[in-house]
Parts: sequence; C-alpha cells; structure tokens
Amino acid sequence: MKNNTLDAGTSLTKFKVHDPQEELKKLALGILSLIGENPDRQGLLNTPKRFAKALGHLTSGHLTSTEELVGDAIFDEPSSELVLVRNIEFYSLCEHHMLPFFGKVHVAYIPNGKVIGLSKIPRIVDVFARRLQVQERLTHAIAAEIERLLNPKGVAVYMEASHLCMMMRGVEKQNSTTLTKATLGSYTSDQSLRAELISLLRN
Ligand SMILES: Nc1nc2c(ncn2[C@@H]2O[C@H](COP(=O)(O)OP(=O)(O)OP(=O)(O)O)[C@@H](O)[C@H]2O)c(=O)[nH]1
Ligand SMILES: [Zn+2]
Repeated sequence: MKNNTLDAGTSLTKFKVHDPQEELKKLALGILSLIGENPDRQGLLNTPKRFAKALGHLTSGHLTSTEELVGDAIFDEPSSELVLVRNIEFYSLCEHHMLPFFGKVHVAYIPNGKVIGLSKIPRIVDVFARRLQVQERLTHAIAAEIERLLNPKGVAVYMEASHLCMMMRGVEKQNSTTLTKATLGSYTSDQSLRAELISLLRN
C-alpha cells in the first residue's frame, strides 16, 4: 500500500522542523519585510499566522492518507457500467511558482466488482490537489488512485484548468485553459469507451 504521508514526513525530518506552523509564520514575517511592507501595521499583524494556516490547508494533501478518508466506503457491486462524476471543482498550487491553478475535473471508471462512495471521488481529488503539483501529474495521480483502490476495468480523468502563473504574471494570457487527460485499462485500449465519455462530457 502506498503511504501518502511519506513525502512530507521525510522533508520535515530532513529540515528538522518540529512545528511547521511556527516556522511558516516566521518565514511569512520575513517575506512581508522583504517586499517592503511594514509587518507591524495593524492590517498585517495577524497575516503571518493566517498565511501559515492557509498554506498548511492548501498543502494538507501531503499529510492526508486516502485510506483514512475512503474508510469503508468501497462496496461490492456486480455492475460493470460507466460511473462518471463530472464537474468537480478543484484548486491546486503549481509547483513552479506556488501560484494557484484551478478548474474542473471529470472522473470516470468502469467497475470490476466494486464501486466507491461517490463523495469519496471529490475527496480523492482534493487530497492530490492540495499538494504542489503540475496539472499532468495531478490528473494522473487521481486516475492511479482510483485504479489502486478499486481495480476497475478502466479509469479516465479529464481536467481543464486556468493557471494564475500564466494569467497574473509571465505570459499574461487570460483566456487560455489547459486540458489534460489520464486513461488507464480499457479507457486506454477501447476507443469506443472514450468516445462515449467524450460525448457525455459534451452534453
Ligand atoms: N507542464 C506544466 N507546466 C506548468 C504547469 N504549471 C506551470 N507550468 C510552467 O512551468 C514553466 C516554468 O518555466 P520557467 O521558464 O522555469 O519559469 P518562468 O521564467 O517563470 O516562466 P514563464 O511562466 O514563461 O515566465 C512555465 O512554462 C509554466 O507555464 C503545469 O501544471 N504543467
Ligand atoms: Zn506556475
């Protein structure tokens, strides 16, 4: 079984950080000074604490185990017909700039004797989105986790996102979105399954 806590645990040990929230507060205070702000002005007094809390939340996926959040919500079910959860909104941080990218993800699978509680699919999306990511890896990680948990006949994940690092700065393109997909099992081999999915997503 994959251990989702390994990455964060390893890096915390490496940098000997015992209280990440306190360390983040100190770093945020430094950032405020370095950008020319006065960290003692009233509006900023609690900002380091808020920043530490917000960043902790936005990267909490490093410390979350999907086993725990899925719990017992995997059920025996003989159906082998498509399950599709569409339009799951997500927010993530790009690992290059640590700026948000966000959009919608569609998750489909063909069961193979087991189904997962529907709410667990957006929860799995959030676990992987709340890490530093690139969109391609996030898309694939969601598909791979559904495959690992259910051993379905096939999985397909389609994601469309806007990257603030391409909008607020850098190339400054406001209307471009990025589409990524990850297919596993029968969704990779069977073109008609993909065609059915695409037609459902168009509706
Ligand atoms: N493939 C991929 N690239 C991403 C993602 N998020 C951000 N990037 C890109 O990561 C690249 C980093 O390129 P660099 O040249 O090192 O950074 P930069 O000078 O800030 O690049 P610009 O954004 O072009 O100004 C940029 O092209 C970003 O658009 C992602 O999810 N997937
Ligand atoms: Zn970026």
